[in-house]
Amino acid sequence: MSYTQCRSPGALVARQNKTGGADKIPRASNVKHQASLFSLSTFNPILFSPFSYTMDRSNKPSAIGVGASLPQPTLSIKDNIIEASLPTGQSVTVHLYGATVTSWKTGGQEQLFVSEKAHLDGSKPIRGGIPLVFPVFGPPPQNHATSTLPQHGFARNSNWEFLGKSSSEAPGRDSDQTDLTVKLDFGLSHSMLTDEFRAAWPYEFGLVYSVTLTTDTLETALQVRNEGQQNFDFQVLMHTYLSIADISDIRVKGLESKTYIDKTLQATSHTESSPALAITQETDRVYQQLAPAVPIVVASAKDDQSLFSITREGLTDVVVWNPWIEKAKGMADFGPDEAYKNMICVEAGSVSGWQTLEAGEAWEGGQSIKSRL
Ligand SMILES: O=P(O)(O)OC[C@H]1O[C@@H](O)[C@H](O)[C@@H](O)[C@@H]1O
Repeated sequence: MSYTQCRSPGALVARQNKTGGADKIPRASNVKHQASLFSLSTFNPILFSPFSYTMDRSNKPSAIGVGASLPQPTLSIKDNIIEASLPTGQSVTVHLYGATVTSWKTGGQEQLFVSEKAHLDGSKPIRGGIPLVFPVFGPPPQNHATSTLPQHGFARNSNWEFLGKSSSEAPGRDSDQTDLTVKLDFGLSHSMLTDEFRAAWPYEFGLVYSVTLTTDTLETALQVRNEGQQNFDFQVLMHTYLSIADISDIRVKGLESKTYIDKTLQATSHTESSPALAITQETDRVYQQLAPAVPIVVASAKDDQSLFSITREGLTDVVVWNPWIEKAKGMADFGPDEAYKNMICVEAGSVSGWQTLEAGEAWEGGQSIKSRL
């Protein structure tokens, strides 16, 4: 294991340390922690302890560490954009604005769709990649604690801080090889919000968002902590724009017999009849009560080969969204117009009801996307 502390942990982490490990995870997300998949940085005593500074690799005796001679992941930080690459070539890019993952490359190919007209200057949420939806999904309901927030909340349009990177060596698929992974952690807390957002949602919270790149997966996991005295409700969604060659050539599998709310049909409830959903028109559906470990698969219509396979932890809803022709034209930051053919959003979340966190409680959930390449 190697750890690099890139900046001093801020108030967010200091407060988390105060409440320590005694927090309970609420029932709604009572997931077992799988250290290899969704181990969050706040649960990592090394990364956030004062001792992390003494573990800087440059001070490490060269004789220590079995992986010392292996090529290590690389990290670059420039203009509030963090990019990490594995020695095997895979890379991930995250903008601190929204902690939005804006690129994931495997096999030399981009796996995420980002609109050519996306605003990358922090003036609007980024149209593409993986914007993070929190604490409300869609237009906020009236007479609710979120009602004066913008659509999809504030996480995707706030400036996050980079908490640091950690990397680990795991046994590879071939017994004589070692796979490296790199995990990037980002934090957002109440005090970091704009005055406007702080007034609209006055709760003391701490978010830690972890983006983990492995040789064949991208994993994103969010931990939400209530660091104040008042309960709060939230929804969360990882609004993943997957890049595809042609919308007519894909099918979405794993949804059959599931109930969904169709937002294009006045939010009416339906049951999915198709084992392999073709997208042939504007599609905006919230599939509910999905078993997180059962993958949602985006497969090729030609040969049924899996292009993407998405499993989740603690996230039982999945939104399937494609704006199609007219909606795409109507979005100023979507382009070119025809690009709706090159994307499908498969969004893992918890959006059907609300997660409630009492003082001192924490919740976590995440997704793991496996790409064909
Ligand atoms: O334009 P926004 O705010 O990024 O939202 C895009 C889409 O996000 C999806 O998650 C919603 O289900 C859609 O209703 C919405 O249109």
